[in-house]
Formats: sequence, structure tokens, C-alpha cells
Amino acid sequence: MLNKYARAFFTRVLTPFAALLLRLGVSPDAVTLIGTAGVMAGALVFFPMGEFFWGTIVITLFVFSDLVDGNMARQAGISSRWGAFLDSTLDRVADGAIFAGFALWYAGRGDDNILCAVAIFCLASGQVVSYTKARGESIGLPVAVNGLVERAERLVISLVAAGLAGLHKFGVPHIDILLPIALWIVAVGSLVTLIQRVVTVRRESAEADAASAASGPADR
Ligand SMILES: CCCCCCCC/C=C\CCCCCCCC(=O)OC[C@H](COP(=O)(O)O[C@@H]1[C@H](O)[C@H](OP(=O)(O)O)[C@@H](O)[C@H](O)[C@H]1O)OC(=O)CCCCCCC/C=C\CCCCCCCC
Ligand SMILES: Nc1ccn([C@@H]2O[C@H](COP(=O)(O)O)[C@@H](O)[C@H]2O)c(=O)n1
Ligand SMILES: [Mg+2]
Ligand SMILES: [Mg+2]
Repeated sequence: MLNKYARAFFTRVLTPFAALLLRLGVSPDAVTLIGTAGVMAGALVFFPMGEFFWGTIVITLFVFSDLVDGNMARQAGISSRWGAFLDSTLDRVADGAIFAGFALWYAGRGDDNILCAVAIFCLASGQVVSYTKARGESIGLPVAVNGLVERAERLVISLVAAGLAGLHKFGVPHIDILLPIALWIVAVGSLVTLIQRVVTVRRESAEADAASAASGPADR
């Protein structure tokens, strides 16, 4: 949903910045790599220490690089298969670091085995949700469904909650409850999304197999 409705807005806002980076000689690949490194540092340095406010600030500074890199590539007319591969692959790395950061907190000083497990479930299910689309498309299916909770939703729900939960350290009472709530929402939402995508791929592959059986040998 966010990908559909918010992308156009962010494209307008980020286009001048993307143009500036191109004029400075920065490449889209460099933005992809630096953005991922920044997200990883924010998540894996701050979250395991329970510094959710500062971790979220650092991650937010870098996570928008994922919208800037493609914008730069399109403006410069240098969108490439390699760029698409690098972008998607490093998305998985960045997402893994964010939910690993939460899991490490709950495995350590956060001391909550259930929330640690929920964070690990968010990590794994998010990766599988993205994989369903990538694998479905690689076998020639349209995978014409995005589902309830795509990557943008996973990030916005968990990062907004983490940033606000971090205000607990500044004296805001009870606000830390937002992070567990967000993790549960992302976990359940990712499971629903996974089921939506698997059902779609199952239907599309049955249709494609039936069509190729009618016209010749199956191509798998
Ligand atoms: C005192 C208050 C303190 C609180 C501090 C809060 C600070 C702000 C907190 C959070 C901000 C979070 C922003 C997160 C922005 C995410 C942007 C982003 O990178 O989105 C990526 C997304 C997808 O990009 P791609 O097409 O490159 O990726 C594809 C995708 O990953 C597919 O995965 P799948 O969906 O299938 O699982 C893969 O299949 C594919 O391979 C891959 O290529 O981009 C978008 O979706 C574009 C839309 C972005 C919308 C961002 C909205 C941000 C909105 C609000 C944030 C600010 C809110 C502030 C609230 C403050 C509260 C007080
Ligand atoms: N280093 C890069 C990064 C991205 N691309 C191209 O942009 C597409 C992704 O667009 P986003 O707005 O989601 O970043 C991607 O599929 C590539 O075509 C690139 O070429 N090089
Ligand atoms: Mg990108
Ligand atoms: Mg991306």
C-alpha cells in the first residue's frame, strides 16, 4: 500500500537530492552500499543496547537511500539488472540487521524470550515474503499480489514504534510498550502476506502449467 501511494510523493521530494548526488559524481551503487552499511550500523550498534531512539534516527537517515539509488539510476538512464539485483539483495541484508537488532536486545538486557522469538519470526518471515515474489517471478509468473504487509509497511511500523519506544529513556512513561505491539503486528501481518503470496503463486503456476500443457512441454 505504501509502495503504491507514498512512492510518488517521495520520488518528488527526493529527486533534487538524487540529481545533486549525480552532479557530485556519486554512483547509484555507492548510495545502495552506503545506505545499507548505515542501516546495519544503526540497527546492530544501537538496538542491542536498548538505544531505540538513536538507533531509529541513524537508520532513518540511511534507509531512504533505498529510494534515492533507483531515482538516481532512472534520472541518469543507467538502470541496470546488476543495480536491481544489488538493491534487492541489500534490502534483505538491511532488513535482517534491523530485526536481528531487536532480537539481540530481547535475548540480552531486554530479557524476553517470547519477544526475541517474535523478532526472529519477523526477520525470517520478511525474508520469505520477499523470496516468494523473487522466486515466483524467476519462474516466469507475474505474482500479481503485493499483500497486506510489504517491506515499506514492515519498516515503517517497526521503526516508528522503535523510535517512539526509545523515548522511554527520556522519561516518557509506558511508551516502550509500542515496540512489542509493533513486532506482533509485523509478525502476524507478514504471515498473512506470506499466505496471500503463496496462494497467488499456486494459482498462477496451475494456470501457467495448464496453458503450457495445452501448447507443449512445460518450461520449468
Ligand atoms: C519524537 C519522535 C521520535 C520518533 C522517531 C521516528 C523516526 C521515523 C521513523 C521511521 C521512519 C521509517 C521510514 C521507513 C522508510 C522506508 C523507505 C523504504 O526504504 O522503503 C522501501 C520500499 C521498497 O523498496 P524496493 O522496491 O527497493 O524494495 C523491494 C521490496 O523490498 C520487495 O520486498 P517485499 O515488499 O516483496 O517484501 C522485494 O520483493 C524487492 O526485491 C525489493 O526490490 O520503498 C517503498 O515502498 C516506497 C514507499 C516508502 C514509503 C515510506 C513512508 C515513510 C513514512 C513515514 C515515515 C515517517 C514517520 C514519522 C513518524 C514519527 C512519529 C512521531
Ligand atoms: N544501485 C542501483 C539501485 C537501483 N537501480 C535501479 O532502480 C530500481 C529500484 O528502484 P528503487 O526506487 O526501489 O530504488 C532497480 O530495480 C534498478 O532498476 C539501479 O540501477 N542501481
Ligand atoms: Mg532502491
Ligand atoms: Mg530496495
